[in-house]
Amino acid sequence: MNKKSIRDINVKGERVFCRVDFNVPMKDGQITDDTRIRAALPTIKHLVDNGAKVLLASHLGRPKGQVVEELRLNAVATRLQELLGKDVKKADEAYGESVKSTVTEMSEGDVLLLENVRFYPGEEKNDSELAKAFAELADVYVNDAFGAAHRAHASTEGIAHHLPAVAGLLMEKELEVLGKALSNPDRPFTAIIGGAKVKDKIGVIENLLNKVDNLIIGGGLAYTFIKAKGHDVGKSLLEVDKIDLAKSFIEQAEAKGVNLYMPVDIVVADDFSNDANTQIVSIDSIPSDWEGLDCGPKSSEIYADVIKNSKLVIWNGPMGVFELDTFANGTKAVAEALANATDTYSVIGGGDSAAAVEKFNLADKMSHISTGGGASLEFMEGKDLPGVVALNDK
Ligand SMILES: Nc1ncnc2c1ncn2[C@@H]1O[C@H](COP(=O)(O)OP(=O)(O)OP(=O)(O)O)[C@@H](O)[C@H]1O
Ligand SMILES: O=C(O)[C@H](O)COP(=O)(O)O
Repeated sequence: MNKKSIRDINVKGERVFCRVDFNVPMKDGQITDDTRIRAALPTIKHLVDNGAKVLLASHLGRPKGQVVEELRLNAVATRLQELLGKDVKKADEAYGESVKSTVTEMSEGDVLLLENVRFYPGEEKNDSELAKAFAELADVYVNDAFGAAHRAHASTEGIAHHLPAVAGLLMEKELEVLGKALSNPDRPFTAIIGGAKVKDKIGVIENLLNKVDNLIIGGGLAYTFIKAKGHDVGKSLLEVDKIDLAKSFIEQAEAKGVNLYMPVDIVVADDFSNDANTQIVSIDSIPSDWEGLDCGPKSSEIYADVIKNSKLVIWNGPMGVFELDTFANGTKAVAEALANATDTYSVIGGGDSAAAVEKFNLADKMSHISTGGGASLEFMEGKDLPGVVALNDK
C-alpha cells in the first residue's frame, strides 16, 4: 500500500479522530453481529497502547441528516467497552463545544465514541464546514472504515484535507488482500459472482474478466446468462435489457481464454417460499411457470471442483436465495468447498456472501472476509475509493 498507516506515525499524546465502520446490524436495540466492531479492535488497541487520545466516529444506518433515536451509537459503545476491556465514553454529539470540552479532559489512552455522524446533513454532502468542525477536535486523522471507503463523506474524505491523514490496520489489511488479488494473484485465480442482478455486477465482471482464469456465475444474475445462451428461464429473475450484455460477457470470456462456468442444473420452485414445491431441472428445461431459486447439485459439484483446483478465489454474492433454507444448498456447497480447499486462499466480499458463511458457521475457515460490501465491490471493479485516495502518500 502506498498510503501511510498508523505504523508510520507517532500518536503519543495526540488527539486522534479515527473513522471506523460500526454500521452493525441491529434488532430491537441489540447488536446482532459485532464483526465490524471486533475488526476495528487492532487499530483502537494500537492507538490506546501508544498513548493517543482516541476519538472514534462512525455512521449507523441511513438517518438522512437527522437525529433518529434508534440509530444512536449507545449500544455500540457498550459492546466496544466489553470487547476492549476498558472504559469507553460516549458523546451525544459528533462535534461542537460540548464535545470539545469532553476532549480537553481526556488523558492518554482514553477512548471517546462520538455520535452517529449521519445525524448531520453535511456528512453525506461532504460539507467542508462539517469536515473542518470534525478536524478541529483532533491533531491526526485515521481512516479504518474500509466498509465506508467508497463514500466521499465529511468524516471519510473531507476531514483528510485538514489533518495529517493515515490508514488504520483494518484498512491496511483489506487493501493489501484485495489489492494483491487484483494486481498479482496466485493462479489459477477464480472469481465467483452471484447475487440478485447483472446490473449491480457489470463493473466487477468487466474488470475481473481481464484478470481471472475461471469465472463462476450463479445466483439470480445467472438467468440472464442462461437466456443469453438461448434457453427459456420461466419466471426466474431476468433482466431483458441485459441479455445482450450477458452475450458479450460470454464472448469476451471465450476471447480472453477465461473458463466461464454457469449453472448446468437449477432448483426451480412454484413459489418464493420455504414450503414451495421444488424440482431439479437442467437449464434447457425450465418449466414456464416456475422460477429458479438455487443452483442444482451438478452445478455445485462442478463449482467445488474448480474451487479445489484454484490457488485464489474471490467470492461476491450468493448462489441462490440462501436466506430460505430450501434454496440455500448451492450457496452452502460453495462455502463448504472453500472451507475444504485448504490450499486455496479464499476472499469473501462483504455483504450477503459474508452473511452466508456466517450462517453456515464457516467464517473461521475462510482466509479473509471483507468488512465492506459495497466498498469491496467497488474495489473489485477497479474504482478508486475516495476514503483511501484522500490519505497521505508514503
Ligand atoms: N435465483 C435467485 N432469484 C432471486 N433472488 C436471488 C437468487 N439468487 C440469489 N438471490 C438473492 O440475491 C440477494 C443478494 O444479492 P446482492 O446482489 O445484494 O448480493 P451481494 O452483492 O452479496 O450483497 P451486498 O450488496 O450486500 O454485498 C440475496 O438476498 C439472495 O436471496
Ligand atoms: O454497510 C456498508 O456497506 C457500509 O457501512 C456503508 O453503508 P452505506 O451503504 O449506508 O453507505
